[in-house]
Amino acid sequence: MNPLDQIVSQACADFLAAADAAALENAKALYLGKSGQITEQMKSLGKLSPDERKTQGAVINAAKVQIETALTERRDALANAQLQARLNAEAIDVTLPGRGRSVGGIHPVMRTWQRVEEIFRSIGFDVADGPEIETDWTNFTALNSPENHPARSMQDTFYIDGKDSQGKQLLLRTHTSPMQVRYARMNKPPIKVIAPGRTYRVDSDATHSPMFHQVEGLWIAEDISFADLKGVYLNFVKAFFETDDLQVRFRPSYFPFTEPSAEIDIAFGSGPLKGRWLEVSGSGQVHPSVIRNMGLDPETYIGFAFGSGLERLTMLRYGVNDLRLFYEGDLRFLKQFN
Ligand SMILES: Cc1ccc(OCc2nc(C(=O)N[C@H]3CCS(=O)(=O)C3)cs2)cc1
Repeated sequence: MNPLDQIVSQACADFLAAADAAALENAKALYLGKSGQITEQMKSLGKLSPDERKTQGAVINAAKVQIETALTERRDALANAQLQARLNAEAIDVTLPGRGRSVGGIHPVMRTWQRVEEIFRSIGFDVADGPEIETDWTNFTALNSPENHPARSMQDTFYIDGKDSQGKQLLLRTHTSPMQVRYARMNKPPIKVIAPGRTYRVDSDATHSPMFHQVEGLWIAEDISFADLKGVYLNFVKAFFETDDLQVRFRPSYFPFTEPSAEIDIAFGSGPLKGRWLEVSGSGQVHPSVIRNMGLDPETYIGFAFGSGLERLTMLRYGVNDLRLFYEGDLRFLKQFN
């Protein structure tokens, strides 16, 4: 075999042996690169006579074309092999059954929140909103809580390292009352409003979570009494628990922001909780100091307020016995409410 045929044969063998594009480029350089064997053959033409140079040049060129053809074929073969490998790896079996995407649901506490709003809107109450980061004035002082009240301690309240533009201490609201104070200061009487929302207290066990939800109600006009409170709250719990077979009672209590104050208990006439008095809310006639802090004259305006925990109402409605289940994100629990 002559030297050129030997080079072509060796080049074809090297290209076939190249396992990938990089190896093929290295093999190409051995023949067609600056110091490749074909390039060297071309350089040797300079020593020949014009006639020999013409003849030998054609022979070398023919060998070069053969090598370039073999190189292109190998390049295409490697590219096709790479594409086929990718297609196999990414192949989708369209005959497989579809994977249904589960739909979201409304969280049980949010269901209660929405239901409470719907019931109170239906009897003419407005719904307030407001900031979760509050000042100690709107959260405590405006509500007649004395400076030394235990609820103000850092054992009970999440304080924020900072003050508002008027130098008041910032904190995470411990109840939704501040929304009511803000609402009353921005709206003329009669004030007939509920304030649902997140609240924060330093507490955590089976019936307490650091972040929980409350709904407070407030009705202030020139002649609103405790009897109105009983009528409104009885109407609410019958609608919320979807039964008329329940009773409500007031039990004397104390809150700084109401006087007189009372806990509100309910008792079902049937079902698993039959006959047990269950505390569901605090309430009372709004304290005159609070009415004054809302910018109203307590000699003219009077009314009631109440406050209920939304988790508490949800636990009673659905028979949930551990509040932490609401916030662990376990779909086995949450899917039951979809
Ligand atoms: C301006 C204003 C005036 C008075 C107000 O009184 C709201 C009230 N709340 C309660 C009460 O007992 N609330 C707790 C019950 C369970 S809970 O979720 O921990 C909150 C009683 S009276 C609110 C706003």
